[in-house]
Amino acid sequence: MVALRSIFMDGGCFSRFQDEAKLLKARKMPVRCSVLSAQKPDKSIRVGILGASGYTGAELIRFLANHPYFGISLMTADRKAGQSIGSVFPHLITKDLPDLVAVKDADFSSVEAVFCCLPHGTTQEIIKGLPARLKIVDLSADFRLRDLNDYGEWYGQPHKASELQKEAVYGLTEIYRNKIQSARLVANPGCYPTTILLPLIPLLKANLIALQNIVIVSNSGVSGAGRSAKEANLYTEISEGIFSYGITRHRHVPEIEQELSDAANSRVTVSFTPTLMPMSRGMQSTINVQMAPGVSVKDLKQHLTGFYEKEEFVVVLPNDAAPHTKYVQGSNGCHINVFPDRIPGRAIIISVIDNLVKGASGQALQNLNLMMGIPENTGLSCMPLFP
Ligand SMILES: NC(=O)C1=CN([C@@H]2O[C@H](COP(=O)(O)OP(=O)(O)OC[C@H]3O[C@@H](n4cnc5c(N)ncnc54)[C@H](OP(=O)(O)O)[C@@H]3O)[C@@H](O)[C@H]2O)C=CC1
Ligand SMILES: CC(=O)N[C@@H](CCC(=O)OP(=O)(O)O)C(=O)O
Repeated sequence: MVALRSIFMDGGCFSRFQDEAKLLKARKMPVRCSVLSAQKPDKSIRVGILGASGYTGAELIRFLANHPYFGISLMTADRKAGQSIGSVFPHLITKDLPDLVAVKDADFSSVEAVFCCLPHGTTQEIIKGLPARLKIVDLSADFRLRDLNDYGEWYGQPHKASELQKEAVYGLTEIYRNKIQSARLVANPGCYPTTILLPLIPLLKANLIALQNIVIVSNSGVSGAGRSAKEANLYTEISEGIFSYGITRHRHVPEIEQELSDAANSRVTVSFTPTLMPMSRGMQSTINVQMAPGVSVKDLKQHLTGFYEKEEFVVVLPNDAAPHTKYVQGSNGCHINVFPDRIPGRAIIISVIDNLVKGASGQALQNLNLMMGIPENTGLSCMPLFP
């Protein structure tokens, strides 16, 4: 099976390697991998996944399986430490991967970078103990808020790694690409914030919408709560019904307001209501905004279309279709569209992502690609899963 897989990879990936080599040269980026001159993926950049037995960890394993340069040398778990990945995730049983170890037993000597897929609160202490040479993409919320008082207030505990926080770069790739390239520690955005910030940041930067009266209702698939959230995941309690939670106070509010206020260069506040949907994955945000005087829905759409024109993953739909979670499922895509509200002067923006991909592991890989000096779409150009 291993032999068959490598024959497939040799044939399927070679032309992409050549394209990537050209891209690297065109962008004057360092050519990191000997694979560029060879015919086989060499996976010479060794990476670790902390929290590989969770949903975002599993999603990273899926994407890294087809990544020509990144190979997995280390995977950790907590309750499942000591098990093989195939016993935790039977869909990965054929993968030749290291067994899961506890973080305290992990050997970091062979890895250059880690994805940290651990619960917030736990993550900061663990990252503090990692070798300083490691590049880190943290999927948790621990390094996203610059104001540590905000962290204490919204996460209910004092931050324990304030020095590291200063170093962290917020990893919304399309907006902070330049900073991410030279970062050592990237704070990957939350899934809700990703759907909200991608459309709103360009509009606020261009003064096209008002800073207040932004009303957001978001819908999330159940995998957003993680694999550990057993009770919330019970079929009997999730299927055939929907409910909102974190009403008036969800921990993503300070993250959203921090980034929107930066974009507007002034304080922005939002109304945000998340809702749990009876589906495994997918996320949709409906964002109702007040347009600036003299601005039309057409202006908003034109601006967003131009802003994301050259982006592979963020697509402003060219027609009047409502973005659908099914059309980005399993992919790193974000689909956005803009509609007129019946209330004059207001517009409705809808954006969708797969919470586990652009909302977590896909964006994390996009960021690590950049940090390692390779094309940011490497390993991520798969089509959505449909139907
Ligand atoms: N799910 C999503 O859509 C998104 C998640 N995120 C964030 O990414 C992170 C990972 O999420 P997700 O994969 O869904 O979570 P899961 O609950 O599915 O997985 C959590 C992982 O962390 C491990 N773990 C739990 N507690 C500890 C501990 N004390 N020490 C070491 N390891 C521990 C678990 O190991 P074990 O299973 O062995 O107990 C498991 O591998 C979280 O911070 C989450 O908020 C961000 C964006 C979207
Ligand atoms: C459905 C669900 O429970 N979603 C999670 C958010 C998803 C997520 O993982 O956010 P972080 O990256 O900030 O942890 C929640 O509402 O807390």
